[in-house]
Amino acid sequence: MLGKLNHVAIAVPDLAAAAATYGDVLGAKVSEPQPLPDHGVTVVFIDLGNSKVELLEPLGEDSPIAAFLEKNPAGGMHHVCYEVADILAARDRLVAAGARVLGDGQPKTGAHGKPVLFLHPKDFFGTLIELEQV
Ligand SMILES: CC[C@H](C(=O)O)C(=O)SCCNC(=O)CCNC(=O)[C@H](O)C(C)(C)COP(=O)(O)OP(=O)(O)OC[C@H]1O[C@@H](n2cnc3c(N)ncnc32)[C@H](O)[C@@H]1OP(=O)(O)O
Ligand SMILES: [Co+2]
Repeated sequence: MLGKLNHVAIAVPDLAAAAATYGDVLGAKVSEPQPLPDHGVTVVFIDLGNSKVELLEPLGEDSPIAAFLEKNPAGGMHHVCYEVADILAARDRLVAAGARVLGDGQPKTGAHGKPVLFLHPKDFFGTLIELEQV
């Protein structure tokens, strides 16, 4: 069911500072900031060629990463995103296996304009998983 690693996400308290560090210190290719109000985050993508890093900063009230940053004020690894060919088939298989799909279980449109779902970190060894249909 699982395809490639699409991205690893890092929650940060200051997106501009984190993007500058990746660009200037690490010499990475850094995107413009992309506000995603439906997801409560602003994102910057770091293009690594074979995969991506997604830097996340809270946006608006009730951001899903606010509590995470309260516990990890300097920032930290937030989720991994795996590609799947059929997100509804993947969801149904995971639910049948007892995994918790977050939200209402319906895919939302993610940063790449593709359907995404999130899986509860407690069901996957303390790691929040995002699935993206490609
Ligand atoms: C889709 C747009 C973009 C893209 O790539 O296209 C993005 O990636 S947006 C990314 C941001 N969106 C989300 O994270 C959506 C899914 N997340 C959630 O629904 C919540 O954040 C959730 C359910 C993971 C946690 O929310 P909750 O309110 O339950 O927070 P708690 O602090 O109470 O956490 C409960 C429990 O889980 C542990 N936890 C929380 N977040 C993480 C994490 N990222 N990785 C590992 N573990 C996590 C937290 O520490 C608590 O554990 P406990 O032992 O009870 O302390
Ligand atoms: Co993501």
